[in-house]
Amino acid sequence: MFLKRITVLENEVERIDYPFSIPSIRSLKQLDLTSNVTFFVGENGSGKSTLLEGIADRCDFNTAGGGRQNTYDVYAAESALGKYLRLSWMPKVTNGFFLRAESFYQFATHIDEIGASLHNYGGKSLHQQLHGESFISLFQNRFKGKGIYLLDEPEAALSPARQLAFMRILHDLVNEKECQFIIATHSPILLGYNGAKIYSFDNGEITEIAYEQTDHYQITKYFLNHREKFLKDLLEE
Ligand SMILES: Nc1ncnc2c1ncn2[C@@H]1O[C@H](COP(=O)(O)OP(=O)(O)OP(=O)(O)O)[C@@H](O)[C@H]1O
Repeated sequence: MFLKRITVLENEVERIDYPFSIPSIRSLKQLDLTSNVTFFVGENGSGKSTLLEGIADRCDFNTAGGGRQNTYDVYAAESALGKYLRLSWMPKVTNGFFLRAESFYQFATHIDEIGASLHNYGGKSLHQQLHGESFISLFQNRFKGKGIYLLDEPEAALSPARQLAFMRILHDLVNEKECQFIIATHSPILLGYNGAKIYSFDNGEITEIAYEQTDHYQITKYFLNHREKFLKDLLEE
């Protein structure tokens, strides 16, 4: 782990305008990162991307998505929050990147290339089909190891099978390359990664939440187990 704590600097600016108009951001003083994989969850508009972008800004990553060396044609909006954040590292790393949803179609193509066998996934253990080493070698251009990776809704371009393939990549990078990930997500699959710390941005504050307590888990589980009743209640009232 590299990034251990995010602190919001006290400032003289009135905390009314964006980003402090977002309740979860306004109430944030300090966030401790204690796992190599941290997830940000919460309703649309609860502030996940705003904080992720602020962290990317402080890492000197391109806020349009990318690492330090990346120059993109797309307009990189200045992070409104970045200048109010202090990042505490132990040790400091400069390697890594910020990936926005817009970049994930390209990302999905990579997953397709390396996870082609997933299309035939039919009851066999993923472990047997997917070899972490080949994932890592194919991803070396994007994930260079020993760095911090900030991902905004990676599931946007990934089928459920590819989300599982991505989870395997994540697992190998965390365990073999000492990578740290902070991921904003709505995916009940990705959130299920063992050992991750999940922070909820709901109810106007950023608090730790158990996987099973997230709406993503509860709604998905209820829907899958009671689809007919769920739809009847939802659509026929
Ligand atoms: N540059 C900006 N100026 C003003 N308001 C903004 C700006 N960027 C985002 N917002 C607003 O801040 C709020 C939080 O946005 P943010 O994108 O951080 O939410 P989120 O939790 O990532 O949502 P989602 O799950 O939909 O991606 C939203 O109401 C959004 O419209």
